[in-house]
Amino acid sequence: MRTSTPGPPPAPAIDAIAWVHVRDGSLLCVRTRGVDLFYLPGGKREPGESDESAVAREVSEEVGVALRAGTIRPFAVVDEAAHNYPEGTRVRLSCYTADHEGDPVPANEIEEMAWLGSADRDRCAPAVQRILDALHLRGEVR
Ligand SMILES: Nc1nc2c([nH]c(=O)n2[C@H]2C[C@H](O)[C@@H](COP(=O)(O)OP(=O)(O)OP(=O)(O)O)O2)c(=O)[nH]1
Repeated sequence: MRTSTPGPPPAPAIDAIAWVHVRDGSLLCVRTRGVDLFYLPGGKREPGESDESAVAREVSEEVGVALRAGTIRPFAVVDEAAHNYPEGTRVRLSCYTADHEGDPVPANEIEEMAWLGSADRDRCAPAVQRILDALHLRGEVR
């Protein structure tokens, strides 16, 4: 008997966390070496890691600032097409706001850091475009 297979199972979504940080009407974004679009600072959790620890670790690795424990708050969860992955791959990006200490500067694998507004949306990965649009509608980002 032949069974029909509808094709390969969908790729599991990438589950990641990110920091949403606005200053003077612009959103902090980073571009990793060799990648063409901007992301929010963030990345995947390590096994067993809480979202708060993961976002603090990734932000420290990528832009060298310390997030203040106790100020990390959920902002939005975005489900979007993952950039730089095979067609159809989704990213589930849990985004947080948080107060920080220090001045963000590009570190480690980050080639470029930028403060972006809605006019820059084409330079951003789809998940970042969604956050930019939401912040612009709320009047928080230019
Ligand atoms: N941080 C972040 N990742 C995003 C965004 N949009 C988007 O598609 N992604 C995808 C592409 C990234 O490769 C992935 C996040 O995981 P990552 O690869 O940065 O993870 P990581 O820092 O833990 O690095 P690694 O262990 O894979 O080397 O999610 C975004 O706005 N921010």
